[in-house]
Amino acid sequence: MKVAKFGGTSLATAEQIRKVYDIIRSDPARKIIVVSAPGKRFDGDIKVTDMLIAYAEKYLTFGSAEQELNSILARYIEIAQELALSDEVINNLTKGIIDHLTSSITDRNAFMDTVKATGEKFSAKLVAYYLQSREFDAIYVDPNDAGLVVSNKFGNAYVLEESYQNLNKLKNTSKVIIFPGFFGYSTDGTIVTFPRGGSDITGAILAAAVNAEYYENFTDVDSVFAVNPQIVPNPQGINELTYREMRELAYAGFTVLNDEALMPAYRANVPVNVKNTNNPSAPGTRIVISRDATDRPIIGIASDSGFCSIYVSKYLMNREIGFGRKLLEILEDEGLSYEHIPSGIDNISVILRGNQLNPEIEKRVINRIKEQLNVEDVVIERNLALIMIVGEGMRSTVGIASRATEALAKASVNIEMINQGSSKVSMMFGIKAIDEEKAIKALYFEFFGND
Ligand SMILES: Nc1ncnc2c1ncn2[C@@H]1O[C@H](COP(=O)(O)OP(=O)(O)O)[C@@H](O)[C@H]1O
Ligand SMILES: N[C@@H](CC(=O)OP(=O)(O)O)C(=O)O
Repeated sequence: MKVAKFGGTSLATAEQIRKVYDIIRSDPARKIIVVSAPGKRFDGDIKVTDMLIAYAEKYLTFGSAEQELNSILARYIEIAQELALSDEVINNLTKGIIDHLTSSITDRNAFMDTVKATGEKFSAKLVAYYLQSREFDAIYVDPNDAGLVVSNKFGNAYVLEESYQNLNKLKNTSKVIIFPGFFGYSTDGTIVTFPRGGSDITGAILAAAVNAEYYENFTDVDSVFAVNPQIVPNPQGINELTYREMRELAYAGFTVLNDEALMPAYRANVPVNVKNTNNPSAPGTRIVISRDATDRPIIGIASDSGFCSIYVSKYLMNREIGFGRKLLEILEDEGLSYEHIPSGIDNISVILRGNQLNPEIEKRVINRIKEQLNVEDVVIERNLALIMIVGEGMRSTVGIASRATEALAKASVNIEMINQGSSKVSMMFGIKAIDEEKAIKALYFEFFGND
């Protein structure tokens, strides 16, 4: 049995959904299909999930958002009409969407998640209706009925262990199951969504639960590329990479797969295959436990911006027992999560996502660090980008760091910090966000330019 997840780009139009149907029909092993909400139809278009978020924000402020609601309905109605679904089916979908989007507001975050989940829920219903209209034996299955139980952290759910046993029962299905991605239900029956891009996580959970022979992740590119194709045109494709490599790259900016989707598949030893809905015969990229890294020490280069660093210096910090803990305790108190902590003898930097720090929190954090830790200096630097070069072969190859730093120097990129991951499959460079594109191009040319 295979679990196949189709991303928003594969469900954006009626034409795309017809391709999805052909792909499902072409392989009887594809028994569980996970779908996202309709995505972008063209460059500059808006994903349905983003339309839903805008709708919810306006509805929560003004009590109605008629125009936004109509635009969302129009996306589904247009697809359904082009797929020649009956008026009865279209009315059903429309009524269901309106009911969800105007449900009572008990809690703002709960309302937001119910609205966001509407995108996936009705995308899955639409696909199931279409398959049924083609006499295909398919059925919509709701995460609530299947037992996909998640934590109650709105917008940031994680799966609860009991889900795996519940979802295992789906493997006995005779029909093809169409399952909405991106959300589950908390133990009290409330809809809670995963982080953005979370339909990938739903697919991985289902693949692990039913012990699938493959988790296929269908998107709009022929493979995972060695670098973001929006930065370097026509980059090299990757045939095979390990879970560890993909997790690092996804975390660091390869948006093609959500980084949290790797762990469930890895734990259940289900290989992942990233494939293209627009070119399904291409082999795609396989994500596996191990690979031969001798001829390719570096597999990919990823980057992400929007980071900031809290630089703290104090003479003899190295001898002060508990300094790091006290510093992190202040961040914990303020509800801040951190990404990296490069440190020296008398100084330490904490790297965080900048959107967590509003001016009020920033001021409080600086004051608390100064007063409670008695330090000489605290400086917050914003607008940083982190670049990650990743590869299983890095451990056993001499000179990777020097090649990378030389390439960055030649491109006149100043390195603010360097961190070699403890896993030794990645090396991180902190630079000014303004240099991100220049740095990525320089590193890509250095490590892949001659291939
Ligand atoms: N290294 C990479 N390899 C492939 N695609 C990448 C990479 N980095 C970023 N992307 C982007 O990820 C996109 C696919 O992800 P996404 O837009 O979420 O698709 P879907 O809607 O199918 O989930 C690609 O179109 C590409 O622009
Ligand atoms: N629709 C959700 C979940 C998702 O995974 O979407 P996609 O498969 O289009 O990245 C989002 O936009 O975050």
